[in-house]
Amino acid sequence: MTARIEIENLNQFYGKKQALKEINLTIETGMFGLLGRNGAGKTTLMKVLSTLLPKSEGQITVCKRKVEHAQAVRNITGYLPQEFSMYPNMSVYEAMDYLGVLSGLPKSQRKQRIPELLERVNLQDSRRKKVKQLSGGMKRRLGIAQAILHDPKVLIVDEPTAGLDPEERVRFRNLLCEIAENRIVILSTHIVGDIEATCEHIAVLDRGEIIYQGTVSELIGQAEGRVYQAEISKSELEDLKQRCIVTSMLTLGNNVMVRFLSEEKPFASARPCDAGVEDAYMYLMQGRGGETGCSDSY
Ligand SMILES: Nc1ncnc2c1ncn2[C@@H]1O[C@H](COP(=O)(O)OP(=O)(O)OP(=O)(O)O)[C@@H](O)[C@H]1O
Repeated sequence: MTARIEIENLNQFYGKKQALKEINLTIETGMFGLLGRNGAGKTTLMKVLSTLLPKSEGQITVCKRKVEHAQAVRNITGYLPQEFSMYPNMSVYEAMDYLGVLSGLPKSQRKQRIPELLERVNLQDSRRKKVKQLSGGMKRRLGIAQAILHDPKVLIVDEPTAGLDPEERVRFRNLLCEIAENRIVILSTHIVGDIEATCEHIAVLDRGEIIYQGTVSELIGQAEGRVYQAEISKSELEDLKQRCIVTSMLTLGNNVMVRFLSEEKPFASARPCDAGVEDAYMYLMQGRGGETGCSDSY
């Protein structure tokens, strides 16, 4: 059966500050990416969906359960928060077992499920290690194992790859994709590359509003025909930055290889190139103010 989250007209306030504005979103089985810069409202949305924050206005159902029925939603939802830490002095197995006790899993189920999960997140050989001895990536994987201990239909992960090295990052993303085969996995991130590698469906949040929802390929389609590449001098670069959005650059001696967005070919040596998700994200964000960032290599 397909899992489904439906969000209608969600408005969320912290006192007078409105953190989410008229959010309408449907999320189905598989990986769903929630992209947005810092302060966009991602964590707020994740917390409302996982019932850690009561919603201010609107309707939300998680697999047909209303979020007002917090316990019913928690029974089918796993959450890995941005700042995840757990029992540093316990061993990996003890920590999982303790969490299992807290979530009411009977001993026989814990004995069966915990080794299976540790194997799944590739921590079976570290089950006797203390949690504080694990690397950042191992801790995140343990975080996933605890979040899916009760076999939830929905897994919500907030900024999971921050601070991971490239290898751990890829391993972690692959793990999320496997988990998403038969449930909803919502991946909230400001890292465009995390979304590109894993999610077909995404939403982009900015200042509390959804400014895009659809597939990654449709988003890329919006920037198609507007991406160019050229080798230019450093002084020409300053001029180009005034006129166009530079999405990446690579220094080549005195020159710079730049990739940038332009509605039309700006000069003869500029070569058109295929749009990528980072170009498309920058195209979407242009004119919205604030710092969207730019990668420094291809
Ligand atoms: N407890 C709070 N009280 C008041 N304002 C808050 C609170 N928590 C968040 N905000 C504000 O709500 C907005 C959305 O914050 P949120 O943490 O949801 O964004 P985010 O996209 O998750 O960003 P980040 O990646 O930096 O966590 C921001 O303007 C933030 O300052």
